[in-house]
Amino acid sequence: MVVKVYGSIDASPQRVLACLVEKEIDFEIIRIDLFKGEHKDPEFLKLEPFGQVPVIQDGDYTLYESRAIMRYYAEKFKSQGTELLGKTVEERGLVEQWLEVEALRFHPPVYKLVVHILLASALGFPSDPKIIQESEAKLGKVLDIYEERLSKSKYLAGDFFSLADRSHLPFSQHLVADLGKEHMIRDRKHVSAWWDDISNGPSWKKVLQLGVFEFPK
Ligand SMILES: N[C@@H](CCC(=O)N[C@@H](CS(=O)(=O)O)C(=O)NCC(=O)O)C(=O)O
Repeated sequence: MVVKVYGSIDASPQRVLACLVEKEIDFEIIRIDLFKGEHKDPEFLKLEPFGQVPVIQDGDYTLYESRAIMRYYAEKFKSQGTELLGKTVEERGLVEQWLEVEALRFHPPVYKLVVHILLASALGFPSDPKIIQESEAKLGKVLDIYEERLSKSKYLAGDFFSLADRSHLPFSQHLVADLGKEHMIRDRKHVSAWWDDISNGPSWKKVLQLGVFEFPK
């Protein structure tokens, strides 16, 4: 059964695509153009009532929230493709811890930088330099904690490349490639080495080959 991924090459759908590629699961992308508002169409809202992407459909099973989708496939196909959840309950606990850290501490400031640096003009509101400054400062504090962790551990959950590392790929890609904030990664030796390691894996390269998100000019 080919998994339908509604979204396209936006960041959160890419989080799911990276996991599907790693798990060698066939998928098809059903493009939902955010700039045309297709994610707010009544038909789409029947799939995802909050009006966001991604959503997956796997037969008659529908799921949204990118991190929940990743966990679902990492569990469902535990013995297929790359191990993403660790081998012991203690390792799984650390994977879950860093997945939560990514969602609750890393993602919010990066998302605000994406909105105010990349999307503001396309969405028709003024970019707010104060929000950019505050978000960068908040993200810097988070990355300092990552730097300390990664000085002791090759990856976030331990010596294995897990779902927690993968969850960081799309928005770290924005940080490095689109936001002009690459220095926030490069100024931190262990974070920089970690980024080079996780972003040079075949699965992420394959996701990027699907297309790079084009922000409307
Ligand atoms: N928590 C959700 C967030 C999804 C999300 O923010 N999607 C964005 C696209 S992206 O910025 O993540 O690529 C979206 O649909 N934005 C449109 C909107 O919020 O109206 C998830 O992880 O799936």
